[in-house]
Amino acid sequence: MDEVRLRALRERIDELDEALAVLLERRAETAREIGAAKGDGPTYDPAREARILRNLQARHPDLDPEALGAVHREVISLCRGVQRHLSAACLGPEGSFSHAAALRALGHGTNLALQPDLPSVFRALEEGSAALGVVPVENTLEGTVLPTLDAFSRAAPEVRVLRELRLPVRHVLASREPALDRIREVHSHPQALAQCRLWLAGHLPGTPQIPEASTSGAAERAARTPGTACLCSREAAGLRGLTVLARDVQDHPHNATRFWVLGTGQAPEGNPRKTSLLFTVPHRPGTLLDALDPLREAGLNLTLIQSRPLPENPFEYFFCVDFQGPAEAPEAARALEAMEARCFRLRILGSYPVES
Ligand SMILES: O=C(O)C(=O)C[C@]1(C(=O)O)C=C[C@@H](O)C=C1
Repeated sequence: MDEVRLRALRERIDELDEALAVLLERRAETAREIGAAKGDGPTYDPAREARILRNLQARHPDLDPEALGAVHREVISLCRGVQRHLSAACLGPEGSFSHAAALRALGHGTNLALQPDLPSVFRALEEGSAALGVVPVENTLEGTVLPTLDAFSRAAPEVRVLRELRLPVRHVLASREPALDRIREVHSHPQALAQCRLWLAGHLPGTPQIPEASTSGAAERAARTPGTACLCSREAAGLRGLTVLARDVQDHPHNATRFWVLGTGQAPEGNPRKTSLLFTVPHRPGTLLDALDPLREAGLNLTLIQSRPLPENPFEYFFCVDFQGPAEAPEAARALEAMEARCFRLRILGSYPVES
């Protein structure tokens, strides 16, 4: 080893780190000035953030785009935190997939308020104890996360979607027990139990599967209960000192969940690429088809359609539809106007940028 050369190179690294920190200070100060110039305007502008990341990744192809994205998301998170102290609510406890999605979307400069269930995330937004919320919407194996749509249908009208992101979901089976033959019960969120159905049938046939409010809550339970295993992320297992008995136990390697970042403020402008609607129609033959027809006529591509029961009107339903493209585009705006006239109630949940 060339000690002299190594020392010189490390001195250069120290200088570069110092220069980076000086630049960070200047960036944070500029972001603070932007915050003052925006006044009451929204602090969080996901479309602007996505543009910054895309441009940097395109201009610096020699740097791994995933790693550059991860570093720069934290840079922006730090600058956002200087503008305004933002807090965001998501399903906890620590190590849930919602927690991972919130960190990926908003970075460590945001104060994350971990909630016991999904309705509490919406309540935190409505009461103003959190400026933002992060909720799961759809999983590639199990489809729509129904409690999110149900909570959204009851939420105050100012709650809207600001952004969507996709997170790969990889489950481990973890326990304080050292081996699979000691497992008497498997605990997890119902979505996680369903995403690992085949693996569980093959490796733990007949073992009772117990639903929990979250995967990380299941990890907490497994840490204090002998004979119990949980399905959760590797991080959630590590945080509780659990032994990973099997990894990648989801029934498909490409298991992923899309999450929404929610807010109550004015939706920031940008280049939205998806619009989400919630609507109810009169309970008569053909009304659903009539309501959707303007979307077909406008040539809009639907990416989700989901019906959910209306508990107050037995056996009647509300519907949730996503289409590609912004609500403000002239053909979409015309279609939405025609659709509204055919619905009892039509609510635009958001028109927002989607992570590619
Ligand atoms: O450009 C803005 O509007 C900013 O507030 C600056 C900034 C950034 O740090 O780059 C911070 C927060 C916003 O979400 C977007 C970008």
